[in-house]
Amino acid sequence: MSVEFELAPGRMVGGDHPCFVVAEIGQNHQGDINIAKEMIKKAKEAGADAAKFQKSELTRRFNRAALARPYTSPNAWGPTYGEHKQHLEFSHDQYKELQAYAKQQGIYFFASAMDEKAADFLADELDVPFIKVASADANNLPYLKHTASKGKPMILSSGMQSMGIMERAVGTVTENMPGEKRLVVMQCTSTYPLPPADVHLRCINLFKEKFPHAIIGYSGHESGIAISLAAVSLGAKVVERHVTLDKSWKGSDHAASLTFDELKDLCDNIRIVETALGKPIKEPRPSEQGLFKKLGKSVVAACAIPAGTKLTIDHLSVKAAEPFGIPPDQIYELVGQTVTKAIEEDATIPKEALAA
Ligand SMILES: CC(=O)N[C@H](C=O)[C@@H](O)[C@H](O)[C@H](O)COP(=O)(O)O
Ligand SMILES: C=C(OP(=O)(O)O)C(=O)O
Repeated sequence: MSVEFELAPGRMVGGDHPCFVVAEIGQNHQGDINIAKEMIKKAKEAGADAAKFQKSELTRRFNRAALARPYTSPNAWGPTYGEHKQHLEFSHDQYKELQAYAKQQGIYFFASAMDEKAADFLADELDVPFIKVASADANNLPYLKHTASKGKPMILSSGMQSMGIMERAVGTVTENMPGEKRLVVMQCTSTYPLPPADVHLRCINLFKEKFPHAIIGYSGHESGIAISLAAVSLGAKVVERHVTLDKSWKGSDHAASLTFDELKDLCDNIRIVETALGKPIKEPRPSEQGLFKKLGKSVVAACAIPAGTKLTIDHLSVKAAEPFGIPPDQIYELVGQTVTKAIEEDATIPKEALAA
């Protein structure tokens, strides 16, 4: 029995439940709350289940020297990394406003907690339905302990980490999460944009084996939707992709993000893939009947067969025939039977003309 649990109120994930699609707005809002709101609205319209942000308490997440580091990238929103990150960071009140807006739009709202203080804010003040651990915190054992102890479901990403670290991370979360262990482990490679050769979707199977009590998902940074669809066909039950209003905008993540049209394409195609995965039962399907009647093969007379003939294999041939007759998988059972009436060359062998 595959794992399933309620990730957000009223939304089960895992098992046979639909894949949970996360629109990662991240910091693609350019620090503008109106852009963020527009993105939440578009995520809902595209069919995503949740809109996601990244919450940091910058002096808890970075040390002073990291904040003071000059950031000379064309994607910089300030001369130092701290000023750059500050520009992209929404205040607690803005988070509350965004959460209320998402609720009004009818889409789940959450964020990755980039440090313990951010986890406190998200869990204790915003009461988000679950917490995302970004890849950079998958080896942060004190943070994992702290965050797991909140008792909320967790989504744990795995970019930049080894299997050994992921085993420790999952162990730490499981030990410290009170009650039901509601954990999603995401295959992820933290390269933007992510070349196909670095995706390693087979880690989804590896994670399924190693973490049988977790749900497995995929957090992608590639271009296009093909790889994410393949992840779903391998069993990813949560898929997260960055989204953007414009891939050419300033910012480290825009180029590796999906437009909202692409997100809609992804959501629509995930539903198609899920339906197509079906069940591991091989049998003729009712929808195949028409074609089977038209092109399926039957046993016919290879030559004119007089009444009273005891059939040999040489009397028999296989063709798509009118009327439809005995299926060719039964041809050898006809050998040795006697025909009770004459059959014309090329005619379907009628069942009622046979005597054992
Ligand atoms: C690993 C990780 O946290 N990755 C995040 C999620 O995918 C990214 O969105 C980074 O925040 C972003 O790429 C950083 O860009 P800059 O350094 O220009 O603010
Ligand atoms: C960095 C993040 O995600 P991932 O590690 O899954 O790319 C995040 O959620 O902030």
